[in-house]
Amino acid sequence: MNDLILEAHDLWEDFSEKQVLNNLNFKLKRGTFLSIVGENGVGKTTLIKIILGQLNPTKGTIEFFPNRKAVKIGYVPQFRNIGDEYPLSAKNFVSLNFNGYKLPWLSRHEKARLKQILQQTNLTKIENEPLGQTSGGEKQRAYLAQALINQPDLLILDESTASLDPIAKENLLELVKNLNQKTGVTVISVTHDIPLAKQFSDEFLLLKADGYETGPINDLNIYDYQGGQ
Ligand SMILES: Nc1ncnc2c1ncn2[C@@H]1O[C@H](COP(=O)(O)OP(=O)(O)OP(=O)(O)O)[C@@H](O)[C@H]1O
Repeated sequence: MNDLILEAHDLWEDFSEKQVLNNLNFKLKRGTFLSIVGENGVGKTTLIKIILGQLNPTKGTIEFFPNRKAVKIGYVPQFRNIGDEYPLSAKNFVSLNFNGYKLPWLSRHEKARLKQILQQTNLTKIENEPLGQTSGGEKQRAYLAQALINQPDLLILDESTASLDPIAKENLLELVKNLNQKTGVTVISVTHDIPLAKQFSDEFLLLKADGYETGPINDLNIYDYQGGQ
């Protein structure tokens, strides 16, 4: 049985002013926690957009196993502060990712899943509080719970811990790592935080202006990486 979830074949992305991805090849096994690292502007978000199907590569393909339709993807964006006045409760915010907003008309199955994911992301205590009144770490956990509610096969974190304080950053990644180990969800995390990538990932993909490196996280040489924190 093929235990890959995706494979990039000879990927190139040329924008008019700039070549960003340059013959990129890598394989991602199911259940792996992969960190994508590299300096500003090397093409990390571009690669994520290609994986999400929002952008076509200039050349090459991303192959999904068994096929693209069968791989459910959850996406956690970079921290975007939700204003103090945001009225939706944490619970209702998380449930938005069920086919549209329909609380209190969730099915029994959906209610059970909502309860489970709120527990797994430590949100149960604040589930009825307006999200606007919660801390940055809690808001980001709510985005994580929203991305996980439909039980994706692949979870993508796009600089999701940027702007959180060091403790909230570590807590969020620890939570993701626990879910990765417990449920087998494959994780791709785009980050500039090399110490945290080293602490929680299995593998790395380092994008560079003139190519890339990939391998087990212990082989990531911090001196190869010039990015900021
Ligand atoms: N649609 C586009 N058209 C033209 N250039 C683009 C487009 N999208 C991205 N770029 C350029 O491609 C380069 C790579 O962008 P990308 O956002 O993928 O980098 P990144 O590695 O995610 O950077 P950062 O760490 O700053 O988030 C940048 O120079 C960006 O300006």
